[in-house]
Formats: sequence, C-alpha cells, structure tokens
Amino acid sequence: MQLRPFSLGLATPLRTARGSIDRREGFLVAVDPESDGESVPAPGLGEATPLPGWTESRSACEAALREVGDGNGGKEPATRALSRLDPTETPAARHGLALALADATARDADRSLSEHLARTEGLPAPAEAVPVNATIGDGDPGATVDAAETAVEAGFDCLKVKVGARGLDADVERLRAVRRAVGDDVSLRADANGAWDRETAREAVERLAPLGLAYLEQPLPADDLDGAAALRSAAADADSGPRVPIALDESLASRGLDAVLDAGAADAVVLKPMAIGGPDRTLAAARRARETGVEPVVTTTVDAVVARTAAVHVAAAIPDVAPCGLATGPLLDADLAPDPCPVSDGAAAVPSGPGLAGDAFDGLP
Ligand SMILES: O=C(O)CCC(=O)c1ccccc1C(=O)O
Ligand SMILES: [Mg+2]
Repeated sequence: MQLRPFSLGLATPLRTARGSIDRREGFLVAVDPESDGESVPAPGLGEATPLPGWTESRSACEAALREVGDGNGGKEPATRALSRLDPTETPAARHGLALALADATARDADRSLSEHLARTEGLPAPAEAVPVNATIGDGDPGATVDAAETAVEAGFDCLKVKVGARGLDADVERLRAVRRAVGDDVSLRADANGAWDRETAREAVERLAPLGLAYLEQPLPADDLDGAAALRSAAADADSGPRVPIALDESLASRGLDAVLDAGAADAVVLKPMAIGGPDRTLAAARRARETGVEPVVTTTVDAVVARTAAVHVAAAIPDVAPCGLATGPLLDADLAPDPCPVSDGAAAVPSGPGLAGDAFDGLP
C-alpha cells in the first residue's frame, strides 16, 4: 500500500454554522498485486481525506494507514489490513483502503465501481447519472441570491443553502429571497449544521414552512435525537404550510445510523462515505435507511476527485436516489485530476469504465 499526501485549497471558503472549510488535506491510497500480494487482484486507488470534527484527524488517519500498511512486514493480506481499520475510530483511513480494494476488485472483474457495489449488495444495475444539489454557503442575502441564480442558470433544480451562521431573522430573509428569485419549481434545502437550540429550531420550522423546503438538515446539535424526533412531529402538526422534513447528518457520526432510525428522528439521512468509513458501508447504510422509509442522500466532506467519484458511484447504486451533495468539485481551486463525473443539467455523469473511472486516474499517484 502506498500513500501520497495532498493538499488542496478551496477557491472560496465554504462558510457554515460550524466555521469555514478552506483547505482539504489527505492521502491517495494505492494498492497493487506486486507490492500487496495476491489478495489484491489488480491495481486500485483510494482516497483518505479526513475532516476533523467529522472524521479522525489527519495525523490519526495517517498513523492508522501506516500501521496496517506495515502489518507483517507489509505481507499481511490487504483484506486483513482493512479489517483492522475501525470505521468509527478512523473512518477516513478505512475509506481510503476500502476504496482502493473495491476499485481493484471492480477492475479485475471489468466492472465499474457502481456495478461492483450494486452486485455486492444484490441491487439492480446502477444509474448512468446522479441528480445533485448545488451547495451554497453562508453569505449575505444578495450573495446568497446571486449564488442561487447562477446555480439555476447552470441547470440545477435543487439548491442546498447553509444557514445557522447568522440570526434566524437573517436566514429567513435569505431563504425567502432565494425562493422569490428562483420560483417554486426549484427544490430548496437548508443545512444548519447543528446550530440551533430546540426553541430556535421550532421557530425556524414554523417560519420556513411556507417556503416549501425539501428538508431542513441538522437543525439541532448532533446528539439531540429526541429533539429532532419532536421537531419532526411538530413540523407535521404545524398549520403554517407544508410540512418541513428533517434530515440528519452530524447525528449519524455521533449517535450512529441505527440510533437515528430507531428514534424516528429523520425523514432523510445524509451519508458521507468519508465519515461512514467507506463506499461499501455507505451503500449498506443507504439500504438500511430505505428499509425503514428514510431517504438516503449521499454527499462528501468536500473531498478530492477520487473520493468524490467514488461517492458518485455509491449514489448511482441506490435506486432512484434523491439529489445528492456531489457537485462540490468546483469549490476546489485545483484538483488531483480532471473530473470524470462532470455535472450538467443538475446531474453528475457516472463513469462507465472499469473501477472508479477507467484510465482517468492512471497518472495518479
Ligand atoms: O451536501 C452538500 O451539498 C455538500 C457537502 C456539505 O455541505 C458539507 C461539506 C463538508 C462538511 C459538511 C457538509 C455538510 O453537509 O454539512
Ligand atoms: Mg450537513
């Protein structure tokens, strides 16, 4: 297993209620039969891009990968090494190696990663394109409307706007202005990143209901599943307009998917492969959510092109997936390779070549 560190800046920081994301640093993980032995059937590529707060730290990620990479003098089967990476302690490290091995296995079978993942889960043939939302950071009302209009002109019909970084009055004004600017045919989501207390969240649901939001993401702190469940029923009772569905994101990392589903705390769950610990685990989580009537949405932690492409494959394997947060490539000011999943008309193309994207990443690392 080889690690290649990288560091990429964002063209403009993504401003959220939990601070700004302005740089993404991680590792490309490469495996091949020559250096990793027979358990690796073909060369494979993965990416581990930790985001502290969502995953382990960069140093913990690197240490975990180096430790399993050195196992048995490097002679331990890579599949054994994978089982030694704890998906809750070091999800980004596990993602890196799990993706490299899945890419290798898919290539060896001459299948795309989404075909390989769908087969493994017993799902039908994957989609050729995945609907995506535009991601709009915090900003003043004018900047928010500009970003929304630009996205709609580019063909997006689903927008996700970050809220919770300023007062509720200001966020309500921003979202009303966006709704006025884009009309009723565009689907609107808002993501508070856990910023509100119960009282503010209750008020937000009441005041945002008339805007017909597709969902409100993580209105309450990650641990507060009871609060989220109560907010769902309050949102159902409100007579101020359409119900506001609740999506949970941070709660998955802090409480786990099963607790979220058991608590009846969410209409939708936001699945980030880097935080869940791999593409395989993410698709399995999506199926579990669906079985209980909860919609899975796949996004990233603003990853580089390798992990973003993997997330597109995961989303493609989920039948009729809702719009996913996978249009984040343009947020980066440079990337490791050209994007093999270009977004047009609000959908990301799913590469059809073997593995992640045929030979698109051959120059890496
Ligand atoms: O979902 C999207 O549109 C993009 C991804 C995104 O918003 C995000 C990116 C990095 C860290 C957290 C989040 C989030 O969904 O809260
Ligand atoms: Mg979120």
